Amino acid sequence: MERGNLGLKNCMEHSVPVRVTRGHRCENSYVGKVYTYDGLYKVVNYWAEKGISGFTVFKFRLKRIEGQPMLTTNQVHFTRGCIPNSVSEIRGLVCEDISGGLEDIPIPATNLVDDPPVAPTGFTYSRDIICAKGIKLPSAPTGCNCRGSCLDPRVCSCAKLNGSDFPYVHKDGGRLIEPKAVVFECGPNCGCGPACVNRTSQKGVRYRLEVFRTPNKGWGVRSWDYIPSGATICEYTGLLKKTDQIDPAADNNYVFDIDCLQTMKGLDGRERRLGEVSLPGYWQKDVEKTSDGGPEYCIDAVSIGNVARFINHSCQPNLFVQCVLSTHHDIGLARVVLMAADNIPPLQELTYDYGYVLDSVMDRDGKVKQMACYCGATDCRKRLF
Ligand SMILES: C[S@@+](CC[C@H](N)C(=O)[O-])C[C@H]1O[C@@H](n2cnc3c(N)ncnc32)[C@H](O)[C@@H]1O
Repeated sequence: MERGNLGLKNCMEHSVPVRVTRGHRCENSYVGKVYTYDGLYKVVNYWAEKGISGFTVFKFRLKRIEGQPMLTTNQVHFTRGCIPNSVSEIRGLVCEDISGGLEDIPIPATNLVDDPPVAPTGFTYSRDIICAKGIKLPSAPTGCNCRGSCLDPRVCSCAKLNGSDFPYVHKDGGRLIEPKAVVFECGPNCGCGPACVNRTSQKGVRYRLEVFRTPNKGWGVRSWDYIPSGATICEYTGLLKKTDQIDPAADNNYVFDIDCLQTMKGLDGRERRLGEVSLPGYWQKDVEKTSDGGPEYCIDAVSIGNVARFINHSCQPNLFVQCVLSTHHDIGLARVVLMAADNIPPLQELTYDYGYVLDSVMDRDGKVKQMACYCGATDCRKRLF
């Protein structure tokens, strides 16, 4: 015996458990497979057999060690059996497309929870941010001089803003290499076209998303497609407002504070989303002078928004929030984009960490408000706020 076979035999003889990873064929993955970690197994037995080509092969029997979380392999098999091929196959369909044709890919809504099943209502779908009365976005900065697609980071001025390289790789239509304090994308004054990789977050929804009714969190969002880590899911759109325009007594569950500066500095009890980041000089001043007054602007998706308004919180999320600048360079008004923190198998609920500081939400009388968290994560904080 040698290599893997010898390793397994040694594991059996010394009672060392082995980690099992399984591969599943998957057309949407660029390697043609999705791999899932199955947990720790004990090698219980081995024997030698004649293989199909006439060589001796060693076979091993492995037994899964008890008390581990549910098999992700089961989940993959389950999802493969459940993904519908057409609208008519969707169980519990209550709306064929919540975007009303505004997204390139329809976003159906399903409800297998309520009786009679209801559809999500009470909002108008918008792919883009809409400025509330009195709010004007700053004008667009000078763009890069590239043509077609930005390719050479030594030449592209937008790549230079990102630390001398493009933040995305071309794979799978653009994947963010790593979370950044802020991503500078190409904008209206750039010479490149809409297919440029440095416009990845501007391309709209690219996965088959579904809004589905959850048993205890209202609506949630999942994808029928495998989503690779670093992929853009969607922007958080809605009405761009000043935070002081939000009525604290209105119980609005759809407000996203644009807190890019605060998270960079770790203000307001916000954890820094990222480690030390180097910022262009003119911003360093902005970050330094930002005190703990809280974010100045927010996105209110209660009456106008996109699919992002249905994405729930989790204490162990599979998405992260990325601040993006494309049409202007004012960090206080940055675009908020949700991206995959991990490779996400089909039908796993998409979630991000809402990032509330516990006991930070008050009602009109200054009393602390609390909300229970039902994310189900093993290390759940038990409260959203
Ligand atoms: C932006 S909305 C998300 C979509 C919402 N579930 C719906 O039905 O429209 C935020 C609200 O969803 C609910 N929610 C989100 N994540 C939750 C969680 N982990 N546990 C309990 N409720 C959650 C809370 O009511 C929260 O205020």
